[in-house]
Amino acid sequence: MILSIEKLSVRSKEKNILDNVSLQLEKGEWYALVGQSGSGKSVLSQTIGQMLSPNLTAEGKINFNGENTLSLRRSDLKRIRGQKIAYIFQDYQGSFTPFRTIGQHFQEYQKVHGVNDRIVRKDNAIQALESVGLDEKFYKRYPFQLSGGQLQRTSIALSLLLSPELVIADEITTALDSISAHRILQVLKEKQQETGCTILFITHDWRHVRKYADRLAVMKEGKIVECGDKTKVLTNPQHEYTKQLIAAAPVLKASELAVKEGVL
Ligand SMILES: Nc1ncnc2c1ncn2[C@@H]1O[C@H](COP(=O)(O)OP(=O)(O)OP(=O)(O)O)[C@@H](O)[C@H]1O
Repeated sequence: MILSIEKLSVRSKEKNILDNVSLQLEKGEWYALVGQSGSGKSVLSQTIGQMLSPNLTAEGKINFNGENTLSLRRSDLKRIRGQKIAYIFQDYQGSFTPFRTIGQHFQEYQKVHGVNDRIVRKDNAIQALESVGLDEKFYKRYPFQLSGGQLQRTSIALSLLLSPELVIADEITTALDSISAHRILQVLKEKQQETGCTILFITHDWRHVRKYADRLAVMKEGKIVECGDKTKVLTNPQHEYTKQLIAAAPVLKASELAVKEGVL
């Protein structure tokens, strides 16, 4: 097991946002976290890397490779973030500074994490860009000269550059058309197979859950209401809320899935 979240609660002054959440991720799996807007998925993902807003407080344990990330000091967090746990966000445009080239972003990211040789940093960057299907010329481009899909590929390359063990992908395809979204997830899948990293995949899209996830958890109002093996949950959901969510996803009727998976 790479990540074990135990009895995690997150509160603001006004309300409980996460309520006694427990979740375990196995090494190398693709774990989907599904739930309606506002159910607490992003807050959960931010808590893992201690990235919560200062007005929120967390209680419980988040065991990542034997360390409780909730009690890590700033210097330990620096060691873990990027190198062990990486984030890819929905708002990839916000992850890039407009008047700095893609190359400068790669240079800076590695410098912060202790890669001291500029030439090595450039070689790493070009290799990483190529690994997500972007050639050397993108190194000198500015973010606004890339399409949405190309920029999201770049943010995947950047996030995976230091070979993190856990990648938290928070609605990374929401801003993309469906073909670009599919390409992005294929890239992520290939990178996962290549590096063996674990993926916590936050999404609204049940098609992506069906295609990529190994296991999943369903969140409602800050609680996990159901979790388990993907095929099992999709073909035989136990909780009323899961049934409603699946029924509301037009392309994914349980019976169709069962036929496709050979269950029926
Ligand atoms: N810093 C904050 N202070 C107070 N409330 C917050 C804060 N951040 C998030 N919340 C609240 O916590 C709840 C869960 O938010 P969160 O962003 O985790 O939902 P989500 O499931 O990721 O939604 P979406 O799918 O729309 O991204 C929401 O009601 C949100 O308004």
